[in-house]
Amino acid sequence: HSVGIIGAPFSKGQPKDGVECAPNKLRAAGLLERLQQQGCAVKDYGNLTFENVALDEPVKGSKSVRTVGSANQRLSEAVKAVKRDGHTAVMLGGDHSLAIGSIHGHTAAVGPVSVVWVDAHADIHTPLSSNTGNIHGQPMSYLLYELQSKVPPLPNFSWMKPCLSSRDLVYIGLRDVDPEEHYIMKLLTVKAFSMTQVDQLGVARVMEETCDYLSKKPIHLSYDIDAIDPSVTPATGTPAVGGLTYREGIYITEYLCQTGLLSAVDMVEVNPLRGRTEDDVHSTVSTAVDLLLGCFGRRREG
Ligand SMILES: N[C@](CCCC[B-](O)(O)O)(CCN1CCCCC1)C(=O)O
Ligand SMILES: [Mn+2]
Ligand SMILES: [Mn+2]
Repeated sequence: HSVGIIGAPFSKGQPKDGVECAPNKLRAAGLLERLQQQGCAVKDYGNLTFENVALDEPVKGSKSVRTVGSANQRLSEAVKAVKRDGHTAVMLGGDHSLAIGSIHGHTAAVGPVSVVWVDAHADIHTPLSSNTGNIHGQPMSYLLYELQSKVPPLPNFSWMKPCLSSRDLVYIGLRDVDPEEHYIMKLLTVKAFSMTQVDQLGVARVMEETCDYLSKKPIHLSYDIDAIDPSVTPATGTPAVGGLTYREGIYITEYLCQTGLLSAVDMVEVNPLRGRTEDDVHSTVSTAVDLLLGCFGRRREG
């Protein structure tokens, strides 16, 4: 595996400080060395710097729109460059609003992709349906062709166009979905394996059905650490009980790795400041590292 790492220390898709510290925390935990030890070629593209747009007043309820738009434009260019260099792109967030730039840039480089979105949340609010105005709860609406009419033109977002079909999206791990999001998902018949299906089918069957459902396009895995149960990964901004076990989380990455289709990975919403103890932070960061190692060939058997 050839891996290109992009640090995206960005927090303005949500209100809690700390998530911008995660890229350096993940590196300090030995992510790159561990990838190299398991045989990956690793290129670190460093951390992006983002423009802090002054007086970034809410637009149609969405907060920090200009700052989020500018950040994602830069991220899109960076991911496109990493893909053009021939690597699997790894984007270390930062909050989940960064998926806008990550998936946009991936598509710009390789054409249409499949998205596997592992998350407690659907992140599919439109700017007008969101109750919080936090754009980390909205990235999917900016990306989907089918929701284009529901997203008004926003400042610093004119650089992008929708680039994903709802038919090429699968959710895994959902358990905290707002009514407006559920309505949109039903309307678009989005394929979703909530925690109920994980319980009913088991994670192995969920992964078989996910890959049977998706075409053979390059896969973009967008992994929100809050998909994992907060008992394992508490240092995150919007924890929700009843999540994936460590083993289920790892199995998802091992399964996608062996498809040979994995083309880009996001690891987002790790927030070291949201851990109550050092152990909380360590457990969250080391789980995120292990999930990424699973994406790139680490096998628990040795
Ligand atoms: N859906 C929420 C949470 C978004 C989480 C973003 B992610 O997945 O990147 O972490 C709001 C959640 N909901 C609001 C009403 C009270 C219960 C929580 C939102 O803010 O839109
Ligand atoms: Mn998310
Ligand atoms: Mn989430």
